[in-house]
Amino acid sequence: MLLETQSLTKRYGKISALSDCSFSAEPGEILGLLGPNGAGKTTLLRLLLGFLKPTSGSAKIGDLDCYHDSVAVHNDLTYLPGEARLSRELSGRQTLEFFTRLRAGASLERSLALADRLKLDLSRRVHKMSTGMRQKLALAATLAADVKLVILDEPTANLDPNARRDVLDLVRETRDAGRTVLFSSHVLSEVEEVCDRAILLREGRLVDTVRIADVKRQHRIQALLRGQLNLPSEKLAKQMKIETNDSGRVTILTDGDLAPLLGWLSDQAVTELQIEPVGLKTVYERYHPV
Ligand SMILES: Nc1ncnc2c1ncn2[C@@H]1O[C@H](COP(=O)(O)OP(=O)(O)OP(=O)(O)O)[C@@H](O)[C@H]1O
Repeated sequence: MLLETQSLTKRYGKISALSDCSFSAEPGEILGLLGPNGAGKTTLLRLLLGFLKPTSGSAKIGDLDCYHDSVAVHNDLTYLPGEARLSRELSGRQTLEFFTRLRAGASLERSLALADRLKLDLSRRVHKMSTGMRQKLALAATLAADVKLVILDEPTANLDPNARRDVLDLVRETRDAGRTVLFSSHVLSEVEEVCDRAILLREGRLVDTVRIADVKRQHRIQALLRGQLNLPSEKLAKQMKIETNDSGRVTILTDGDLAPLLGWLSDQAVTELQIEPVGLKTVYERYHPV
């Protein structure tokens, strides 16, 4: 386990920003952090970074306590804040040089290569860069660090679709290099695309942990029947939930293999059929209805 929290709690007077939050992340895993505004994401990240003292509970990175050993913890992690503050007068290249000097063992070559991947003009001064360019610069500085844990707070906010793609590729490569990535985002589709698991926060509580491969396996099948529905075999019935209504509309939820299910349906008097992946959006909306 690289990262582990146990009953992590942060209260501000009567406000519980985070309550009893326990989760873990493995080396080489991308863990998504999801929740609407005010759910406690920033509080959780700030606790992991040791910027806040927990009211109770603990967070550990390796053997180090995030609050009590915060100086040592910072050698093991790199962090992209939601709004990175960069010195306005420096050029892109000078900014990367500055961040390289801050961190022992950091490599300027690596941050230059990352900036190149993100198609960034490093000769431009920060104050003449667009918001998206500054975001890319901060990402190049953050991802260049050779550390165990990478914390990214909404890394793709402000980026155009092509730049988003580049960033998601870099996040995957970071994971493939054996690092752990904590990835906070409001964009469910990209969490689904890049993360291995996601934790969902609601009003400061961790309400669900989702394995993305499981979510992708789940399908909802809607069918309209002319006659009666013939019951499936016992084996097939075990891997689905069927709901029917009086007008012959059938909704089936399954996380099993689709082939036998479609075989069974093909023997029924089906007049309409629609198959869709359940997706992270459906899981998210269970806790945060629109
Ligand atoms: N310093 C503080 N004092 C009092 N309450 C706070 C403080 N910081 C955060 N909170 C409260 O804690 C709760 C969680 O806030 P937090 O910033 O962690 O949410 P978030 O999930 O990051 O939201 P967003 O998506 O808007 O960034 C909110 O109700 C917020 O008002």
